[in-house]
Amino acid sequence: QAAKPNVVVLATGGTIAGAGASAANSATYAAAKVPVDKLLAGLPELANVAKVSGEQVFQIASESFTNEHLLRLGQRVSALAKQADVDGIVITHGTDTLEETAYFLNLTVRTNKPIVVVGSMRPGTALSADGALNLYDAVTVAASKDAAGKGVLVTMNDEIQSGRDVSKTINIKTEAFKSQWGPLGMVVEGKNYWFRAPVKRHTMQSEFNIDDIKALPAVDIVYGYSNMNTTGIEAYGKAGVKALIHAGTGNGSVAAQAVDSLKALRAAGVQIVRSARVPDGFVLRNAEQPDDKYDWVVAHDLRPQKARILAMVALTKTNDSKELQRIFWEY
Ligand SMILES: NC(=O)CC[C@H](N)C(=O)O
Repeated sequence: QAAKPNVVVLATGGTIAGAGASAANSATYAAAKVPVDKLLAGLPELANVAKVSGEQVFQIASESFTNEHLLRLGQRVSALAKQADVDGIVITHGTDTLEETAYFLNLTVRTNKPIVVVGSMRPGTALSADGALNLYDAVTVAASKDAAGKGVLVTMNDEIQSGRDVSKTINIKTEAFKSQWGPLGMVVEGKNYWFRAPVKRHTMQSEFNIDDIKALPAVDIVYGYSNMNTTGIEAYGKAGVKALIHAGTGNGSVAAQAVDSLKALRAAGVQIVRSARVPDGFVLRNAEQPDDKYDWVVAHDLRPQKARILAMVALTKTNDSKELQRIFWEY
């Protein structure tokens, strides 16, 4: 029998490492409690799929992830991916910002080896806990040759999703992670079934490399709504942001009073990225606002929180708005 592939599980916390007071607590519990060794010991079925080792990188709820956490995690994933004795990497993560970390790794880790980010909606102590199967699925995908070169993946609820496209869409229920473009495939009983592949640049075809990124620039998000005031935009400008993501209404529309504030920020050198607060669809250049005239960038189909990740990564290489727009089309 051939030796099983080597998979490293990097644990960062979240509900998948959560514990509640009783089995009825599916929503009230403490996240980031169970250490990775205990998580792995509780799942002896993993040995059928791979030779698994665990490493506790952080033990936090994912809403508290900072840029420093992203950089440290990315550097560790990159170092492991270079090791000949590592075939795939799994990252256990809280679900709240899982999509941001997955996209960050997708943009910056130069490898074809499978990288899978996974979480759970219920703690392991709850009835119908989903973490064990999600983790088993993640290790299955990370151990598979057929998962190579597909970018960073997310396994939740039996589906294999692209880390670029996927978002958390509901805060209760296990079918929380969706993409408007659909999952790439499914993982069932330790086997992958693929139906599509990503077309955007990622990992091995990326022009970005975590090994060269020492810090990420300040990029923040302002939310559009009726009767919007411009206090937030101006405060971010004063705080010295390098780019501001506008989470606009509808097709990325911008309130008249906010247009003036954003134009003033752009004139002061801040990059303006026009995205939309609606969950699906995409923002068209020069529709709703004259992006060419204002020298703004549009976020394509990226949600504001993903546009922030790409803007930070892109700004480590260029501050040219045309280049930024090219990057937003390509990644
Ligand atoms: N389901 C979860 O993982 C949410 C728990 C926590 N808020 C986190 O993101 O880490």
